Amino acid sequence: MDCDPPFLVTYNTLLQNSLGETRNEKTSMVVERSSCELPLIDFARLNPHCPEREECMKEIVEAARQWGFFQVVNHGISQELLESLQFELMKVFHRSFHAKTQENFLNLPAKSYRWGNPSAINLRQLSWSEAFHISFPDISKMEKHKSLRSKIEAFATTAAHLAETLGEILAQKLNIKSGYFLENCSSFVRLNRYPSCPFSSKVFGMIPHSDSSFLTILYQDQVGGLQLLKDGKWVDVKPNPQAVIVNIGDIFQALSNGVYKSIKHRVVAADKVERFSVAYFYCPSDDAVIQSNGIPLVYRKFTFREYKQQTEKDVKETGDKVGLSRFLS
Ligand SMILES: O=C(O)CCC(=O)C(=O)O
Ligand SMILES: [Fe+2]
Repeated sequence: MDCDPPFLVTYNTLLQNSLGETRNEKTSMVVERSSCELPLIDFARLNPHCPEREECMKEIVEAARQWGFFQVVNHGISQELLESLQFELMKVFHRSFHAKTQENFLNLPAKSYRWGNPSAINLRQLSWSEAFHISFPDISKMEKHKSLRSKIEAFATTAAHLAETLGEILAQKLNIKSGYFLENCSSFVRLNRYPSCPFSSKVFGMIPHSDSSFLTILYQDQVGGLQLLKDGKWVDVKPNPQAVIVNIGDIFQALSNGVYKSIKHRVVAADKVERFSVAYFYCPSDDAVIQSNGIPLVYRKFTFREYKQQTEKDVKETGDKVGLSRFLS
């Protein structure tokens, strides 16, 4: 399709090399497909009049400690909005690759559109996907694309509210002062498309990673492919059309002195169908100071700017972001 990024051409050498290796059965990726039931949190129980409110808050904290991943229903993002957002995503991603790479496409900064992994030195580092990264303030710049803009805006606004509520509940248990996130946050949305991939047994849709956020709110379509690392095994996160997925990011792991878990996850590529997802990253602002008050202290104090600079450097030099282990105290 002329909307697809030029994966085949750009990664021709990597792909050719690996075809040779497949015959020796060295590099074929064995994808385990066991699935797990993530904790399911019903946000309706957080209503101030609900007798189960305290219990629900406990479940959120336990899910963040033990899983780092959970699903939320009654999250306030309507089914209708999720469906129309998916429709808008299809329309925009199905524009030609050439159009998507143009300066000012959607009136967004040029670096908003990204695909693959320019520094991949082997297939394991290559993500067979494309994405738009849109900062919260940039959403309003898309004024000529009313329909797409209004759907992204509605999703991001409700996801922000959800993230703030979850942030406050999780922070309370750590004695982080109320309002910490409001003072220190800067967020963005990522629209993801995973084109069908003829090398799905060798290439990831998105390579294994943890998110650098406080927390992330994700909506995936019904195709499936998201997996998380649970007790050393990759397990499928089965799509649930009613739910959004919440995962703890690296920065909340650091703030919580390792109590809440930022779990590695990845997307397995599909060979026949395309897949879409939308993520809202609840992130610190660049100057936010990340410091836990836990004893003994697991991570040293750092700013989010330092964290981003270090991970960008590591990705460039090694293909892997390394992450929090660089910030041990
Ligand atoms: O598409 C998905 O299911 C996961 C996306 C993701 O992990 C990310 O955008 O960081
Ligand atoms: Fe992620």
